[in-house]
Amino acid sequence: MIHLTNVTKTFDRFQAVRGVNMAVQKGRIYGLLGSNGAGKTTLLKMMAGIIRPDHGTVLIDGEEVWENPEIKRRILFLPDHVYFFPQTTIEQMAAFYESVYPSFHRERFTRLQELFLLDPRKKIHQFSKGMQRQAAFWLAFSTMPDVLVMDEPLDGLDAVVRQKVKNIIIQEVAEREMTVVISSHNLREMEDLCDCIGILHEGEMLFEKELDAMKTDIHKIQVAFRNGIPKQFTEQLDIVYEEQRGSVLLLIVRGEKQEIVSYIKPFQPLIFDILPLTLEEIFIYEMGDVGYAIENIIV
Ligand SMILES: Nc1ncnc2c1ncn2[C@@H]1O[C@H](COP(=O)(O)OP(=O)(O)OP(=O)(O)O)[C@@H](O)[C@H]1O
Repeated sequence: MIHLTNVTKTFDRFQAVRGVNMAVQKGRIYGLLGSNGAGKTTLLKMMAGIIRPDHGTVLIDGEEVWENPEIKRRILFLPDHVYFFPQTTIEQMAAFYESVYPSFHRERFTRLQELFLLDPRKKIHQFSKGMQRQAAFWLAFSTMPDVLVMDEPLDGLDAVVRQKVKNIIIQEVAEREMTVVISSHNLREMEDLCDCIGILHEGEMLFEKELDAMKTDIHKIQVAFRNGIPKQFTEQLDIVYEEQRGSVLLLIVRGEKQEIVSYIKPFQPLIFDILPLTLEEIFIYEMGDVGYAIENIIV
């Protein structure tokens, strides 16, 4: 669905995005993580056709996004600072969206009022910041885009609204295969929402992986043996991290769970636990290899 190939963007000789390749399949939710200044906004704006890459291609369904009105009608970009025309109401903004996006769904707009509980006839600038963000979501979800690109959209929303918004995103993806790209500083926030995570660092894509595969491929193991650790025990294991705590050996091991269990059982351990890792733990171990400070993306 979305394909970025070798995308680069330079501002005044500063390379904000460098040779990024990225693919998002239809009906998936892609979480773009990275610290301040990593290049997330720049990348998302190129994806939405708002700024033009210096090099590389940004394609949606095989077509260049830049200056392509047909494609742009199918994409909705929710910026980190939401913008509305001065002195307008939500109702007036809805009429504008309706005139621009053929997919705008009037009935859905009316139905969503029950969720957002905002007065559509009130001037938007009179709402609080969080309420204005809610208004932007209300309009975005009423537009029913094929591709929803969002720049740190959950910042400034209270916990109840965050959950409502997440639920609508998940529902839209499940029901009509909307494709979502969402940027965030916060790994924990993305954990229950995204299918795939990419980490952007200093303009480059440092790491990209499917969450399910990530969770099933790595395990925390605690083992202890009656007469110490057998000599060849760790030889056949793909060990990411190893620590001895008294007589207990703690291992972080890559591999298929059943295969690991079948390998360890014949050594007849006295204690043997195999546990899943939290996403945060997986990142700490995986990113340790490339020297990325995970604290940057856990707020
Ligand atoms: N219009 C511009 N002119 C000059 N430099 C820019 C421009 N837009 C972005 N940059 C620079 O490009 C880099 C990446 O910025 P970008 O806004 O894409 O990062 P980000 O990952 O979204 O950061 P944050 O999480 O802080 O919002 C930064 O160093 C920024 O100063």
